[in-house]
This record gives sequence, structure tokens and C-alpha cells, in this order.
Amino acid sequence: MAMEIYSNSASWAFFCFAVAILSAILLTHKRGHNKNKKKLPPGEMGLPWIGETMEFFKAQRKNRMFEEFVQPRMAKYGKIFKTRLMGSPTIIVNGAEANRFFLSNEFKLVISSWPTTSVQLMGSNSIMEKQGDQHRCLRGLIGNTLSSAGLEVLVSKICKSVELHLEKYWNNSIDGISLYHSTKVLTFTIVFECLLGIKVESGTFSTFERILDGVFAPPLAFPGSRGEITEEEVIDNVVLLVFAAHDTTSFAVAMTFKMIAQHPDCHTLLLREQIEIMKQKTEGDILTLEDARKMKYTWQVARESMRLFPPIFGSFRKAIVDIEFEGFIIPRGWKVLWTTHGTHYNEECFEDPLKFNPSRFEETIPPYVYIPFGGGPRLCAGYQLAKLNILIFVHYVVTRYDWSLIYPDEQITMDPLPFPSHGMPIKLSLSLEYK
Ligand code: HEM
Repeated sequence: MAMEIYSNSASWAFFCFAVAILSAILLTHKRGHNKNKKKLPPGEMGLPWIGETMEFFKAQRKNRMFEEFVQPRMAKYGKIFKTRLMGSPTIIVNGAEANRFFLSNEFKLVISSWPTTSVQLMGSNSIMEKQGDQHRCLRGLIGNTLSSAGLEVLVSKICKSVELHLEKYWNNSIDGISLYHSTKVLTFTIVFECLLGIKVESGTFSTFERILDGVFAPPLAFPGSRGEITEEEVIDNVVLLVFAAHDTTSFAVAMTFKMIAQHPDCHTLLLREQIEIMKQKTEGDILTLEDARKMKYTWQVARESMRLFPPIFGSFRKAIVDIEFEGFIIPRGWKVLWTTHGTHYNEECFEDPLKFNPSRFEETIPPYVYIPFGGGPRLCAGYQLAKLNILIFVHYVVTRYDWSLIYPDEQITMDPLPFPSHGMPIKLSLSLEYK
């Protein structure tokens, strides 16, 4: 009996010892395994295919994508989180370091990724679809027109377009005018006539507007919808590049005027700068590139307006290899969405970020913090054109007209780019000095 007890407790001790050793081996193995295994960023993938698409679009419609979609998830998961949008597993990244990493690694780790509908309409020959050398070549073509030699000519062309536009649409509009729609027509004309050298015929604008409606349409294959896009339309839509210009610039102009209207001190300073420039001119003179360079405060106002109201929320990339970033893995084929708001609205990047303060641009802003025009190899190709368009338009309007917003608190809608929901109507009259 004693023998039996002894033998049982010996086996029991041996068993416990074996279990302890085995657990230790397994634990060490597991730790080592976890060490090598990188994890996906935290976040919710939601239902298959749909994921969090509905929440994303709902926030987008209200122009509260950052506040209602991104920010609550950042609070829960951090600056980098995963989700699923329109069928694609997606990582949303925020912050200067993420912007630098993903934007500067275009073609090496990621490529730009547009909705299928945009690609169908723009065709595979548009710059957005080109990679590497072909992309560089196309950018070179645009770059030539926007080189400093080209810019001088561009300034005089833009001035003429603006003057003609104001004479045609503004001078007789005593009942007021929609600032947003008017600048859309103007920027459209500027891009076609001043950049591409193509005369805009009546009706061209509305045709392009109609086509643009399809560019960001949700990628749903409605029966028969493919057949509606003719070959001719697809070819024509290579020019859809131009649309990279027209909604964005018009929104930037509209928000600049909104900010000027809401900040009288800023209006005074800006007007002073523009009148100084005007005083140096004799009748019939147009602006020069040198004049545009003197518009330092006006450009600060426009930049600050684009910080608070970036015309582009961010854009999608696709990982072409497995990417490691900040301890997370982003698998090949997944999408990455970088955002402007992630830095523009971050108090670590901009002190008191919700305050409109153009003079913050007197200081140098670190790279990849202020990114309304993107960055890296896909930095906006039309940056110079957009800048001149905004400055010249502001110059003519503030020096020639007395104007005020009809709806000072007009809502902004997004579909998918932001726009003032009533088209920003303004009251206007020729200013006394100009009469
Ligand atoms: C305020 C006005 C504008 C803003 C805020 C803006 C913003 C942007 C942004 C953020 C990108 C990068 C998109 C990405 O990384 O996926 C971009 C690209 C581009 N923009 Fe602009 N843009 C403006 C005006 C213009 C104008 C006037 C043109 C006229 C030609 C233009 C042509 C382009 C082109 C061609 C690209 C693609 C560049 C490439 O893929 O290499 N943009 N723009």
C-alpha cells in the first residue's frame, strides 16, 4: 500500500514536472513566434465587402469625414487603423511621418489607386494611371508650361481670362452671383485656354460637368452602365486631368473669400496689399509674375483657408509589397488612405488649429505637415497654376468690387469633393474707386 502511494505520488510529480517543462517550451516558442509576427493595425473590418463604407459615406456627405469617421477611430485605435471601404481592406494613416512615408514611397511601396469608374473615364493613359518613367515623362510636359519662363506668359493669359470673365458675368450682375459656380467656369476656361491652348466653345463646360459626375461615382456595376460610356468619351476624358484643377481651385477660391468675409482685419490687410500693387499700375496694365510674388499676405490667407478647408481630404494608395510601418504590417494589395486633416487639424502641428490665423505661415512649416497639394512624386502638378489663378482672381475682385456673402454661414457639402451647398452667392457692386 505504502509502495503504491509512493509510486503514485512519484508519477504525479513527474507528470507535473513534464507539464511545467512543456509549458515553458511552448511559451518561449510562442513569444519568439509573436516577436517575428508583425501585426495589422487595430480597427474594425466590419461586414464582408461593405465593411465601414456606409459610415464613411455618411460622414463624407456631411463634410464631417474627419470629425465623424477618422477622429473617433483615432481616439480608439491611434493614428493608424484598419477598416474596410468599398470592398477593399484599407489602412487610414494620419500624421506628418505617415504622409512622408507613403507619399514619398510612391512607385516603390505604393501606387496611387483611383476608383474603377475614374479609371474607366480617364482611360489608362492619364497621368494618374502612369507609373515610373512614363509618369515622369508626362509630368515633364506639364512642368514645361509651368516653368518660370512659362509662368510669365501664363500670368498675362490668366489676367486676360479673369478680366473677360468679370466683364461678361460680373459687371451686370447687380442681383449677385454664385461665386463658386462662377470660379468653376473661370478655372475651367483658364486650364483649357491658358494651359492647354484649347478655345472653350459655349456648351463645353456643361458637357464636361456632366462627364465629371461619373468620375467619382461609386464603383457599382449597374446593368448596362458600361455601355453608356462611348469610346469617344473615354478618349476625351484623358482631359479629365483638367478636372483635377477645376473643383479644387474653385473650392479654394470660395473658402478664401469666406474667410476674408468673416475676418474683417484680414480683409483690410489683404486689400492694402492689393491696392499697393494696383497703385503701381497705369490704366490698361495687367499684372506680372513679379506682382504675384508681392502678394505674400494674400497667399497666406489662401493657404490658411486651404489648411482649414482642404479641397482634397486625402487620397488612396495601394500597397505593392508587404509594408512595415511603425511596427505594423500593411499587406500587399491593401489600400492606404492618407489624410490632410490628420496634420492640418492637429495641435502638435498647428497651434490652436481651429483658429483662422494666416500669419502662422510667416514661419516655415515642416515638410509633410501642410499638404493640401499632396507630396512626393505625385505632388499636385498644377500647384503653380492654382496659386496664380487664386491670387490673380482675388486681386481683381477685391480691388474692383464691393461684395458680401449672402449666406455667411453656408454649409459645405461633399460629393465627394467639398463645395458650398448654395454655390456661395454674393451681393456685389463696382467699388467707388473703380467706377
Ligand atoms: C487649389 C487647387 C488644387 C489642389 C488643392 C490640388 C490638390 C492636389 C492633390 C492633393 C494632388 C495629389 C493627389 C494624390 O496624391 O493622389 C494633386 C494631383 C494633381 N493635380 Fe492638383 N490640385 C489643385 C489644382 C490643380 C490644378 C490647377 C491642376 C492643373 C493642371 C492640377 C493638376 C493635378 C494633376 C495633373 C495631379 C496628378 C499628379 C500626378 O499624379 O503626378 N491640380 N492635386
